[in-house]
Amino acid sequence: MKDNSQETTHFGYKTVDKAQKKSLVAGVFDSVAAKYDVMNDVMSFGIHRLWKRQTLDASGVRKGQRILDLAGGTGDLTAKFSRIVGPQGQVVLADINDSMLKVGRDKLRDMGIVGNVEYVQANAEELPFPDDHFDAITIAFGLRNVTDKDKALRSMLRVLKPGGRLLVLEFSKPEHDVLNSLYDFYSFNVLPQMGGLIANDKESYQYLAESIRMHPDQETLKQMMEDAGFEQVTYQNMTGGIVALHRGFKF
Ligand SMILES: C[S@@+](CC[C@H](N)C(=O)[O-])C[C@H]1O[C@@H](n2cnc3c(N)ncnc32)[C@H](O)[C@@H]1O
Repeated sequence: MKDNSQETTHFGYKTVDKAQKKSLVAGVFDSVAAKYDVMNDVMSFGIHRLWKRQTLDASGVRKGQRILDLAGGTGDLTAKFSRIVGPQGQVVLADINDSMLKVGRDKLRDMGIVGNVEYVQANAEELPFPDDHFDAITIAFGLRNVTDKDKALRSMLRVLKPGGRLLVLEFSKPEHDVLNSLYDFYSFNVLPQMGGLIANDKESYQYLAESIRMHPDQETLKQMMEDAGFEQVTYQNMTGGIVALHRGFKF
């Protein structure tokens, strides 16, 4: 029998051709872009702001540095980094999706964030930046959607300066069974309904729940980062492991 596993991947719980996933993910984010920020606040009860704050604290970013906010979407982290790096620094908000980038660009301009932010449409798997270019890279709730995660991690390593760090903020595996069951109920029963009511898009939020379950757990992602060449990889669980922040260095 022919082994098709090299050509297929997951889109939520569905098995699809690798070539198809990119456009399926694009469809999700084209559809949710306009309501993305409000959905984030509602779905997470505002807690995503704390997760992002912790990411910022772990980034060690300083004035004058060059930062890549990869899969940066509507730019929450970019906005914060822009203020920290100041006029001598630079933040690149890169995302594969034009609709998300547009919402991010408009939001940040309305906030008066201009001058040190650049917007780049790019696939995490093939970053269009020179080697050894960024002091830090963040990818928040983005890696899950990437087709070839190993390739993306290697691409991030390449564009990171020696001494630089990568922070991966992503949904992960809750540490306790009770939390896991509650979270399952919420994800598969409440979340898609909310998506239907607020964003008029139940399916995209069903994908969100499924894609979270299919994403590698804490230890697997740590190993993937090490295999890609990152060193001193550690992670910290947040909200009982619903989310984990992985950090790795390039030396
Ligand atoms: C859930 S949003 C996260 C946005 C933002 N980082 C945040 O935390 O609010 C995921 C983002 O990943 C982007 N994305 C998906 N696949 C990507 C890829 N291969 N390369 C770059 N960005 C990608 C999507 O377009 C979307 O904007």
